Amino acid sequence: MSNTVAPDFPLGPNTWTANSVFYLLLAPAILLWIIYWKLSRRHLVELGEKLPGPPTLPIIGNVMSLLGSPHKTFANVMGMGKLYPGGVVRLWIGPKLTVFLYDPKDIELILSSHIYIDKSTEYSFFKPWLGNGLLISTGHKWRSHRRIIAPTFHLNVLKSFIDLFNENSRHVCNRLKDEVGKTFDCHDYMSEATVEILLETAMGVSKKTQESGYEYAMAVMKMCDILHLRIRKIWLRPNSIFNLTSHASRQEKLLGIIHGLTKRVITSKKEAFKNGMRGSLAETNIRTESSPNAKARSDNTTTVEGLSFGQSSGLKDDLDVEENDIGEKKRSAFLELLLESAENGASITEDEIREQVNTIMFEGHDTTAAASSFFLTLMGLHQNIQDKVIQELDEIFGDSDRPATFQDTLEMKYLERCLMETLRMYPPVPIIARELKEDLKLSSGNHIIPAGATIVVATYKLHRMENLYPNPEVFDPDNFLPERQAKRHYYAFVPFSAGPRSCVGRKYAMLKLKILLSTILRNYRVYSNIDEKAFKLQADIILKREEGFPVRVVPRKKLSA
Ligand code: HEM
Repeated sequence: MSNTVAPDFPLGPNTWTANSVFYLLLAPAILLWIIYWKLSRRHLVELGEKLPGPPTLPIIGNVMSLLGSPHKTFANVMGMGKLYPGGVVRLWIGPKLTVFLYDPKDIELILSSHIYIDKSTEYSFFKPWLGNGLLISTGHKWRSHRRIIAPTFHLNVLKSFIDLFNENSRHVCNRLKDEVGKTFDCHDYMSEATVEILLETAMGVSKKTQESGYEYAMAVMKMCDILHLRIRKIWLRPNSIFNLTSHASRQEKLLGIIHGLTKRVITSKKEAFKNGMRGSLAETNIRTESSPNAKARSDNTTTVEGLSFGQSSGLKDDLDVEENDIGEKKRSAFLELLLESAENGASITEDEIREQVNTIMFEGHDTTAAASSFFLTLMGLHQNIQDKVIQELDEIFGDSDRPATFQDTLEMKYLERCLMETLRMYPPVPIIARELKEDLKLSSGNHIIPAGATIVVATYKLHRMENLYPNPEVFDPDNFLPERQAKRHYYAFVPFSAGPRSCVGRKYAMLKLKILLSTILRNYRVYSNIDEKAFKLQADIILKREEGFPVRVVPRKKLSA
């Protein structure tokens, strides 16, 4: 008896012929595809090769510059500005042409344009988290949603948040009592506070919707680590590969925490809506209208020296609509307006509301947590500068522990300069990336950036250009004296971006930061003994210090309850 098992199907000569034909056709098909790919990229490659940049390796281009720790990558990429002082550096990330710009004339071209407003493909990694929210959407959807959302951050709405800003800032000061005499990471406190403030103001729910903002803030930080990893390690970019890694399951878990919070927020606000409740559901006993300064002085002024809430007053965007332009119209806060709009049949669906809530929760907290942590650390390092901030606060408030009013924030001129200088040296969003749909001739020279390239506005590098800021590596709040500002290009300082896609939360951030930071410095003196020159910066989406933000605080006076 034979042991041979008959194959399920015959391996006859016809099968070999079919395989051979397949391989025979595959080879020319691949060759044709390569020729087509090369021809379609000829314009991109020709113009790309004319741009200044480091030597490339075959196929991978300059990918090696992105490898290593997040700190090393950031130092590598930003360090190239020293080798190419002309304000333009080209990197090939594999086949992808990426051009870093840091001349204010070129940055004006990009940021002021209504054409170059599409985000680069890297922003698509945010999609499972932020969907098509304002940060990444484009075209008609972005335009129509921006029109709905920008007015919810109008100054009139922000002024109604002042009591909650004060209440939450006092809450932070009370919690800091436990840290007196210890060295601790102030970023933990700033993250939690900024989440809770957002919940109570823009979202209009009580912070009790969440046990603490900390868990959400930590989940966001870990999500940013994953997104940053996908940007640096290009083999993790395709979803088909990423989904096979353990990072994908970690991402799933983190999104559970992040989306869990936003779902609870929307449910709670909708419930309140059904019961006819409007305005923030958060409780506060603070009523700043009764403060002596509030009524006595006009609060029409919105510009402090040469600055208008975080940008040169020469720059205007859709947040700069003056009250007179729109009459006395009542404005609603962010989530309230979105729910009202959906009820009234405006073009925003439930899913879109969720995407926007996720976007504002992310953009609104991590950025301000980083800004306030850098600010406190810098105050701790520059005691003489902190002295001046404290002196200004004492002149405004005297011995009183009354809450800050809007008018008080306008008088915090030196504190504002320190905040601007913090945002100059450590912009929380250190780069902005756009995808070019058509060729762009730069203003700074004869270079043409081809369509298909990714443009990176290198804010961090721009803010440290010697021709714009003398001694750019030194923390000097006088860089924002009106006379110095007047001499600089408007686009030499763009921590909040600028133009049609500027940050919608710019004024919100500035007002909140002034109240939060002034309340802390009215109550505590901050100390830090880390070496500023040895700061290890990492840009995992939002700029941070690799080792956190260790500080010590000493009470200045009896704390208000
Ligand atoms: C210090 C604090 C902040 C900084 C430095 C900052 C910076 C920026 C920058 C640079 C952009 C442009 C990003 C890009 O084009 O890729 C941006 C966009 C945005 N920011 Fe902020 N931001 C801050 C606070 C906030 C706050 C508090 C909110 C909301 C409450 C917010 C909401 C947004 C949104 C929704 C966008 C997208 C706008 C659009 O594309 O139309 N940001 N921010």
